[in-house]
Amino acid sequence: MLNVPFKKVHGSRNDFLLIDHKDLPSSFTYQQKQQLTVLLCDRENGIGADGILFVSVGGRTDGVMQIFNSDGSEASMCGNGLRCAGRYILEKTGKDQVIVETLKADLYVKKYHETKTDIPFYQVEISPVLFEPTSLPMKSNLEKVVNEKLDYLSHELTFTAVAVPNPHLISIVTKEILLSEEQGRIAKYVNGENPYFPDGVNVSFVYPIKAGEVFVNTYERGVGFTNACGTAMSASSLVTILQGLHQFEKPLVVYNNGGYVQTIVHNQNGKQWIDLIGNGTYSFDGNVEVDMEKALMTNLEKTYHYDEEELQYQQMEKKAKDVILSVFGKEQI
Ligand SMILES: N[C@@H](CCC[C@H](N)C(=O)O)C(=O)O
Repeated sequence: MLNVPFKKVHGSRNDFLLIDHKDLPSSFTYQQKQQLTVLLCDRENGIGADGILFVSVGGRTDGVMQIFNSDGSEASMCGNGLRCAGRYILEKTGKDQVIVETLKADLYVKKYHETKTDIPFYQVEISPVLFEPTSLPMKSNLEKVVNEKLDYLSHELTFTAVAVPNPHLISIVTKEILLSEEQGRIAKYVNGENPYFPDGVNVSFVYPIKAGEVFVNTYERGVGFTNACGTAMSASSLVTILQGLHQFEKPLVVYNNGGYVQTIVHNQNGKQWIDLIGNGTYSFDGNVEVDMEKALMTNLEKTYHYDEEELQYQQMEKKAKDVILSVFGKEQI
């Protein structure tokens, strides 16, 4: 039996189990991490989560974050997860700012002093930003796919493909599209067997609410529709600017089904990157016993230390739901 201590965490209700590498046997393999993720993330028979963040404190930088989607696939980055993993590393090291190693980039995380709420907010770096279709990967004859029609997906919508560095396909849409089944149809096609996106792709639909505010709905590769996706909201902010609906270096509020975040897209010396600012909330501490051979979990224990934090988050979430209700006539898309 493997004893696994974990924390349940979320960023905009994109929820994860955070497991410290030090609590796993040193012989724990990559394949075992995949199996553990599928078993524990199952919302019916497991604990339930969008993925697992395997975190280490220390090493070449201040810490390491490895992200597995709920289907067991590894992703190169996770923006909402990095705020939670970054918080954990900040607290363990006692530093004000840390550098976290992710699969393809070392990224900074720092505590953000949000004046309107006591909820712990974190600012994380989303970078690099890559437009070459090969970086997603995506099959295309174009040098960049920016606001292009892709007839194999839709005769009506235009799309931008960008890796940050995990892959995103983004479309700015009308309210009608955002309330329709079109999103699922397109997202499922590019995440199934298809000739264009061999590794699948995160797909986002962006609705500009008013100057300085957008709503983003994302179907995540390896998961399905989630409440929010941090890298998707960051990439969508950049796309919003590229379509002339916002400006570089200016805060943008991004609403999602689990709350809201703020982004600032930078464009300096030919390089673009995004600051993603939002909650990194701890929900509870847990412990579970796992039989890896039989793929069984037992003796799940949960300890709730963070009730105050959760209550404050619910208030923030309520504000987002009120906005979504006023725009779309329902609290959730
Ligand atoms: N939810 C994450 C992204 C997680 C990885 C993604 N599903 C992928 O496979 O690229 C975020 O907040 O960025």
